[in-house]
Amino acid sequence: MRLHFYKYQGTGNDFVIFDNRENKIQLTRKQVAFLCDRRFGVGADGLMLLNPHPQYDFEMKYYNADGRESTMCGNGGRCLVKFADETGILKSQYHFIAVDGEHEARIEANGNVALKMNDVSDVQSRYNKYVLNTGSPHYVEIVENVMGLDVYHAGRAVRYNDEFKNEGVNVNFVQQTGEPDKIIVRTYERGVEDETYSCGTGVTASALVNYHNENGYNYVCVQTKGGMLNVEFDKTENGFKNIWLIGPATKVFEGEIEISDF
Ligand SMILES: N[C@@H](CCC[C@H](N)C(=O)O)C(=O)O
Repeated sequence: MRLHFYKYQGTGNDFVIFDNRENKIQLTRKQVAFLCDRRFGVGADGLMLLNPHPQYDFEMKYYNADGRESTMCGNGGRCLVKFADETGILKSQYHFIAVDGEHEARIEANGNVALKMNDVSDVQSRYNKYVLNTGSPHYVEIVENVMGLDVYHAGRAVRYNDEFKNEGVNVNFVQQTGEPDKIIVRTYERGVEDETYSCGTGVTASALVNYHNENGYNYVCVQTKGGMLNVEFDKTENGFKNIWLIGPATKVFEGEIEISDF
């Protein structure tokens, strides 16, 4: 089978995208893994199908690079909105459905995509370590020198420990910069099983645990290996609401690829 694909990236978190509005594309786990393979396929951290939906602008179906369908991808969602816009689904405000429920999104005047994330109420905190779900499960640890850290091995040690090994978890290491609204984040991603250049739900989780206004509006600039993201949210008594993940999302290239029936 020969398919037309699109490749997008959001702060270096990269994705293969298929326009599946005609609902004809169904991929096996091996086919997704092949397409995401950086040597034999297109190469990406994940793959998305833009599916039709009767009540929403589209449905987002997300797979990790290992070929498994997974939970929400924040950078993927932003890239899919940019793709929808560039494919002709033109809206001033997007409403789409993903595995974690409905999302609102908009494209800003500078081309950045703002994606509304689900409210978060349950944050488990253990001194400088936190566990929370921002659409995908995240572990967040505050460290002193994030750029000096071996994220692959440190992330793997957490992801495969007894607490997380079955379901898996994404592991974020966060350095506070001294300015309350700026942090640096590096992430080991479940399903990619490596460090990625950026993880949207991980950046969101990291920003939430670094809130600086006890009640009300917070704005956090997050430096990732692949660029800057912003997270805006309101801190409430029990958690966080009005959470927006904002940053660039860009088409890299498009092409055709032959996919075997495996
Ligand atoms: N890169 C993503 C997260 C993708 C899902 C994750 N790997 C998982 O399986 O939990 C993001 O930008 O949020």
